[in-house]
Amino acid sequence: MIDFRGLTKTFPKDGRALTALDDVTFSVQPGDFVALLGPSGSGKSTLLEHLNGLQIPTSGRGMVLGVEPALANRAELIALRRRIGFVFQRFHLVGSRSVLENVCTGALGRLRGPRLGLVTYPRRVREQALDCLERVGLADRAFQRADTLSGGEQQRVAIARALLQRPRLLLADEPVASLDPESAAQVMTLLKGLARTERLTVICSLHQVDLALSWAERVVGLRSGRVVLDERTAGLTREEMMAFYSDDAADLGRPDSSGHDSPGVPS
Ligand SMILES: Nc1ncnc2c1ncn2[C@@H]1O[C@H](COP(=O)(O)OP(=O)(O)OP(=O)(O)O)[C@@H](O)[C@H]1O
Repeated sequence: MIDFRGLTKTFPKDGRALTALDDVTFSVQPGDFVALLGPSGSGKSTLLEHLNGLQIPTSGRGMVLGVEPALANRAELIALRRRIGFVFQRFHLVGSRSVLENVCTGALGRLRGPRLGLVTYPRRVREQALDCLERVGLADRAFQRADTLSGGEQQRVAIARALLQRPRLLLADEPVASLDPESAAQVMTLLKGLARTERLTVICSLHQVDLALSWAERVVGLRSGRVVLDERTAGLTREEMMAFYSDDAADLGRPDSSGHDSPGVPS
């Protein structure tokens, strides 16, 4: 499903190279539910962006769903992105549009031309969108304005929109960071349930150790762009996870002898 070998990404910064990902090697099997943990700036978003070809590595190789994004042509990249759902911290819904229309936008990748208004979507797409809303428990809100829903509900709408793509891989970039604990638990429960029932592979970046331990099957920990932890959650204690965030853990991984700036400021 995913196989990254020695992936490194640098960004130019003040005339030097800032290493956002440093020799990252990891693979993910179909159906895995992986939590990506790490301090602010440790490279979580950059790693997720490499998974759908939004970023291309500076060196190393990465295969995603049988495609190497760095070598893919435009058509192959578009086809790859259609098979990958992406959920963001800030939902990215159009607040003035109905919940159902927001979900319908998940089909734009396979429709020709722009759409504005629910009736401009084919009936089949509207029915599929309603079905996706049912799967996230919000079918009764279909015709409400999206901005009248709570944050947790809006995130569930965003997940329904991603489901309409019929993805094989769902990437979630801090999907519960702006939610209260109860809504966060609901969203994580939903993601976990979908991973099981839809046989979806989920990679979810998180800041909360407890959420990762409760919902993920595996934790990949990043620090300064390096993978310093990769374990099944069943074999991990909360203390071990917290130690990953503590100052003592700052020395984990290889020392940076590259002369590059290292990001990764504990938040
Ligand atoms: N497009 C870019 N151009 C330049 N630098 C970037 C770019 N994207 C990320 N970076 C830098 O790469 C490093 C890793 O950033 P990234 O957003 O991946 O971290 P993160 O772990 O997701 O952080 P957070 O938890 O705060 O979202 C940071 O130092 C960031 O400033």
